Amino acid sequence: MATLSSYDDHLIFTALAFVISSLIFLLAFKTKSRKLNLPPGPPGWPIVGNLFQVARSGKPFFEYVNEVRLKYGSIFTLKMGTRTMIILTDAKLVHEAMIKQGATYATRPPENPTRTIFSENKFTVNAALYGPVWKSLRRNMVQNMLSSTRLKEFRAVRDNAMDRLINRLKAEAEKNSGVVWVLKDARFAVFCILVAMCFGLEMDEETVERIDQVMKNVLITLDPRIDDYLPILSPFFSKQRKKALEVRREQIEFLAPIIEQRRRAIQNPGSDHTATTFSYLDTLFDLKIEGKKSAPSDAELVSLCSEFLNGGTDTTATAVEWGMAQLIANPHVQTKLYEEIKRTVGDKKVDEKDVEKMPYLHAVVKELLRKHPPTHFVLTHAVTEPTTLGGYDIPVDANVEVFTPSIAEDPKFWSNPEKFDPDRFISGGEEADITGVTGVKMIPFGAGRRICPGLGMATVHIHLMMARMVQEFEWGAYPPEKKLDFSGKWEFTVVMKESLRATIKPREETLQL
Ligand code: HEM
Repeated sequence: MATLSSYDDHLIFTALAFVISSLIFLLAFKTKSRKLNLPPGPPGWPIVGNLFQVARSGKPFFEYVNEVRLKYGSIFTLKMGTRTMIILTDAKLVHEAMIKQGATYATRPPENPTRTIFSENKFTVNAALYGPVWKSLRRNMVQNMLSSTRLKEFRAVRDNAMDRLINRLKAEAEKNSGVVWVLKDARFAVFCILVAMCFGLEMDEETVERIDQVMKNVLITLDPRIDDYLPILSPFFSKQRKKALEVRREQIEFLAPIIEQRRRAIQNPGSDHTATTFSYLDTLFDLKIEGKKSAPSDAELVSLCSEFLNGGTDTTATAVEWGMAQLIANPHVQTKLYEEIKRTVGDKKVDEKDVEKMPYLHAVVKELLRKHPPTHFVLTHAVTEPTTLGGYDIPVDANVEVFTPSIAEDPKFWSNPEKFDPDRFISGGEEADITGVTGVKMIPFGAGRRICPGLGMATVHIHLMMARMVQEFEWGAYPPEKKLDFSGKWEFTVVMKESLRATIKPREETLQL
């Protein structure tokens, strides 16, 4: 969910809608709410529900929710125009819903028209309804790309991207008196890995950057609009709809030739010297989907590839940004991590086998995912049939949202929850199953049937990036005396409000690359 403050511009339309249809709505609303026992929530206005309150708070949606939670507790309702959002903020209820009643909560709500365009009518893992299409797509992604065996095959791709990351940081620091932008560099490194895994073609940095630009345009177009909540206003947004179709056309026109290049390369082995041995696309060309006669179309392939690239880029880079910020704010943690790296690998550069032998690194990454879950909400869920939770009705047309920070900072589970303290997982004796199966305490990747299938790959990327970055450089604040601000803002994920700039000093000139 993005910030809604930009919707202020559109309040005029909302007012118009209010006048036109309040009578109809009031009748419909009264009949409906008499039947349902929805969780309580802040009283809203006819038609627009709580939209005005959210917009006028001037706060990002995640901050607004955090405030409402203090008054309404572990489960509450926000009426966002025609949508009913039921928000869960408490571990027990989330476990009950996502794990115990997992199959019931495993589907997705109807999408807005823009999202439907980009998901090619819900033909992606994240958007598909719980059913045969989702099962086929998810099974394919997990078994053929994200299993631990498959992941190992892409080790060289990761090594290459890590070397590029270090070189980019060095070059940037040389140009800018030792100062670097963490998010941008981490983002590019992970994007290079995903592009290579997705298309199986070696590409120069310029092409990768162009793909990135296309993806960013898509993400911007997907930002929620007021007519997503009040479809009655959609006639006022025909320009935006046209723009969305244009961006979709550009996305297909740009990616279809790359897809075609890979198709030709595997049909004529040896014909393309840029082709690598295996890619996500190879698993999709002839994919059999239950209930579907033909293999995925080009447009569907574009949607599936875009999902693969988008799912793991901003999320992972965001985690690295927060992680590096915490290492800067807590120099003793950085020193301890550096000592573990040196003890484990000596003078050679860290690789992912070494990473497996570093408990402190694992604790640092787990702690950063607890303190700074990159998304704050899991993707929106919906129930497959009407059910109840915490004594309230959960209807099939409700958007079920899980707010994760309140769980990961719940003093019932964590000692000094606001403190960044990786040692809690070592000497502190605290534990957490991040899949939530044995109990929900921190779920940065969601929980249950729709849990992020990229969990394993994402943690490998975060471990590796942070280990290499700390091994090569000593990290400090910029300007040096600056106290870092740990507040966040929404930008596809929850990133640092003030994007992290850091000073880096090479540790030792003698590292054997
Ligand atoms: C730190 C990195 C990442 C974080 C924090 C993250 C977080 C999440 C979250 C919270 C969800 C929603 C789960 C739910 O609906 O209950 C999700 C779903 C998903 N993620 Fe990730 N993710 C990350 C990396 C990745 C990577 C690397 C990939 C794959 C390339 C990926 C692919 C997906 C897909 C396909 C889904 C939809 C799953 C479904 O609906 O069945 N993610 N992720």
